[in-house]
Amino acid sequence: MAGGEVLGDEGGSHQGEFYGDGRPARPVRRPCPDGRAGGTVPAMDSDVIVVGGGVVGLTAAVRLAERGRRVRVWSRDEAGATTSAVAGALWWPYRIEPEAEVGDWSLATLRVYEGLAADPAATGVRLVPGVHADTALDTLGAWAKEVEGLRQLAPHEVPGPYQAGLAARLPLVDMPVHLAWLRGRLEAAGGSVERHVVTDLGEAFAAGARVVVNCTGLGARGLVPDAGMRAVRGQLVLVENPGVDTWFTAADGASAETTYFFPQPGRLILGGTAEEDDERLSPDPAVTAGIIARCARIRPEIADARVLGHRVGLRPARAGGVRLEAERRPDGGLLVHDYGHGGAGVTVAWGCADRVAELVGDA
Ligand SMILES: Cc1cc2nc3c(=O)[nH]c(=O)nc-3n(C[C@H](O)[C@H](O)[C@H](O)COP(=O)(O)OP(=O)(O)OC[C@H]3O[C@@H](n4cnc5c(N)ncnc54)[C@H](O)[C@@H]3O)c2cc1C
Repeated sequence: MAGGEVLGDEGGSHQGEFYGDGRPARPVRRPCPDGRAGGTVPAMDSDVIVVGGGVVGLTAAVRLAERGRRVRVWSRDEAGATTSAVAGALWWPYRIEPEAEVGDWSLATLRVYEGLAADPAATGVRLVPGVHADTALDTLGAWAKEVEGLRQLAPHEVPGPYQAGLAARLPLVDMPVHLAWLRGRLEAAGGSVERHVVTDLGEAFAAGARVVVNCTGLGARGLVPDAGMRAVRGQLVLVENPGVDTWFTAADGASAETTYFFPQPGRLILGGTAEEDDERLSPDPAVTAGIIARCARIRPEIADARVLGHRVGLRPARAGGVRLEAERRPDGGLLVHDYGHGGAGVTVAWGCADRVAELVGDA
């Protein structure tokens, strides 16, 4: 499929990957391995099926498997073709609700990433210093007090045209590496991941699961169905790193244009956009030029950096915030929903996984 094709919410992956010249790096829509959407899967030896193999689904699966559950993950897409693989990905609660719970989920996740940062090559997690411009400490929730080293900068310390800013040392996650590591950890705990398109969550119960965990991100829009799910498009540019070793963000909540850069091994990720209800998966060249120009205002050397590629992803936003709750089905099965993490699924993944494990309990 051409990278420019627009997919419906049930139609395919919610990200696009492109070479530096804008050609699609791989087909965006993939069939089920058996060639049939929603093909039947043989009876299996597992009592939990997690539908969704992005960061939210894999993390929940790891938690459940390490508590002794026999867990299988069903995913329409390979991990590298999920929205999760597109993320930058900095730990920070951005474009996610509900506020009351997000703080706790984020802090629980922060503690896990701080531990994983001891082995960055394997886990993809590093603690990296940087600046959130245009952000004041007293506008953040109580969670911010628990983030060690987070401090308000004096105006002269903030780069670019910004008057305020925060300095912090936060987890920066190399998502392709981290997703592969999560899968390995799941497999080490006896779990498995399979490519399988689900057209009805009941299929997983019919396949023998007592518990089904729905981590389908934007796919929940058609699958649940949940009309509150909305795509928030994000476009990124990958460039050769001209020597930037700290991250920077300046997110204007009132605009679709944001400015950020994240140094990752082998590349500098430049962003970005937050375009509501825009589901185009191909990179827009005018947007690319705007992203590079905005980032170069902060670090001029970015203007001439060689472009390595482009990424586009659709953040799974939900009216009313993340849905994290269980429902008992008439047949006695337990269906746990864990989707709608907007712009911060990486930031809250472990906290949400802990809650999933609580909801599943001994079911
Ligand atoms: C440009 C961009 C930058 C971002 N930066 C950050 C950041 O810095 N920090 C941060 O915390 N977050 C960031 N995010 C947000 C983050 O990427 C998402 O919140 C997160 O990836 C959501 O994870 P998920 O597992 O719920 O969804 P996804 O990664 O979309 O995974 C959904 C899974 O469900 C599967 N699925 C869907 N439908 C079906 C079906 N019918 N049958 C079977 N399987 C199905 C898919 O195949 C996939 O495996 C960013 C997002 C974008 C787009």
